[in-house]
Amino acid sequence: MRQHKIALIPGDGIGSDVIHAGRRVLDTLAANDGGFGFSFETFDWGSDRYRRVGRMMPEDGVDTLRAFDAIYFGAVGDPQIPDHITLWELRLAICQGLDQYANVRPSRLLPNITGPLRPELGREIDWVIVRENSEGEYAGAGGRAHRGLPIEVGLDVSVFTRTGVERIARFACELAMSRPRRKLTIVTKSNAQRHGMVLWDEVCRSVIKDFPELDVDWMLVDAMTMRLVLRPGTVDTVLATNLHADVLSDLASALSGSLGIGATGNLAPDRSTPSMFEPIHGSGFDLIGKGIANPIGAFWSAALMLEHLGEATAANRLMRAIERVTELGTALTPDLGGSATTEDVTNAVIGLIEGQNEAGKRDSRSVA
Ligand SMILES: NC(=O)c1ccc[n+]([C@@H]2O[C@H](COP(=O)([O-])OP(=O)(O)OC[C@H]3O[C@@H](n4cnc5c(N)ncnc54)[C@H](O)[C@@H]3O)[C@@H](O)[C@H]2O)c1
Ligand SMILES: O=C(O)C[C@@H](O)C(=O)O
Ligand SMILES: [K+]
Ligand SMILES: [Mn+2]
Repeated sequence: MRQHKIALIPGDGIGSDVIHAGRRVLDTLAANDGGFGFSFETFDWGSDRYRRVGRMMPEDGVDTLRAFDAIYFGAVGDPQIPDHITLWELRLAICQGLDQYANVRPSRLLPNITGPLRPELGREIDWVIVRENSEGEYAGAGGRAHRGLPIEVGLDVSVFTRTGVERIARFACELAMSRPRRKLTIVTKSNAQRHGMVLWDEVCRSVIKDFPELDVDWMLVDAMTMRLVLRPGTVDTVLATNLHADVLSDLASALSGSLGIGATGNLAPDRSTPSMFEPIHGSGFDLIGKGIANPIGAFWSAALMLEHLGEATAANRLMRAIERVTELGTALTPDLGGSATTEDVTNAVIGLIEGQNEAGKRDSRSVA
């Protein structure tokens, strides 16, 4: 039997709710399949640990994770601790420490979900946003000086390297080529940012030459928000910087119905280190303790993880169960207009997986 060693990092707030739900779903998939199993190890890393011992994770945390096949992550963020501490000491420490440079964020309108767009436009959403996940605006270069004085200064320097841009551009081109439309939109802001973003353009332009079959177009990031809203059907795969893609992917998720649906893989494409899978949302301050967080983003992320682990059949069974739940509409959380709890949705997905027939088991479309 194939064994997958998974590090579970539920983290803070609703991250913890949805990862516990996701684990139940993963256990169900493994039990029903019979061909593979999981060994989970749960880490209590996050804001409660920070309050106890002053660190979000142990000093050797990143090295501990190297022994796993994948990481299933909830969220970070706590109302009492500055957001930059929680983010940099956990999520970014892991993504950057394990060089998970390719962040992949798919969006589709799930069956029967009415997003904010007119129905004929909403139905056209079928995107994958590729987010550069190691440098750019998140390089961490910068500093503060002259604190408290009138001459105080704060700097965050965006860092674009030839190697960093080249590898994410190549990744995005290959991903776009694997999708039926073979279409890539490269997002930039080189009109205003005349150094790093111009290098970004130049390197992307040279990489796309290796993909003559790819249909490539370019957008400035501000106009890209307009295009996602007004002409969603003209977009397929999107390549954008760390910050631009962060913003665009929340928009994409909201346009597909809710921030609770968005899924992501933080991928280390050469597989020398484990990749990490998480819903795109944060710790949901307003939902903490209510038990009504939408777990679909975490489930979809689990499907991306299964696909990455080579369990494409199980990944598809999970996606079909998610789609059936939204189609039936009887177990939707409040963000999708329903009154179900996280647990209700989880039970519904588990029930559908248990009831799936052989045809459902054999389906092998990509889950992105
Ligand atoms: N990758 C991560 O761990 C991650 C991602 C985003 C934000 N954060 C952190 O989370 C904290 C809160 O940030 P925020 O409020 O900007 O973003 P958020 O994603 O936590 O919440 C934004 C809004 O979306 C709603 N929402 C999010 N997930 C939902 C779900 N599963 N079901 C239903 N509704 C959902 C929330 O209720 C809230 O109204 C901050 O500390 C931030 O730094 C972490
Ligand atoms: O920008 C980040 O990395 C935090 C969060 O907004 C995310 O999308 O993971
Ligand atoms: K998250
Ligand atoms: Mn984000």
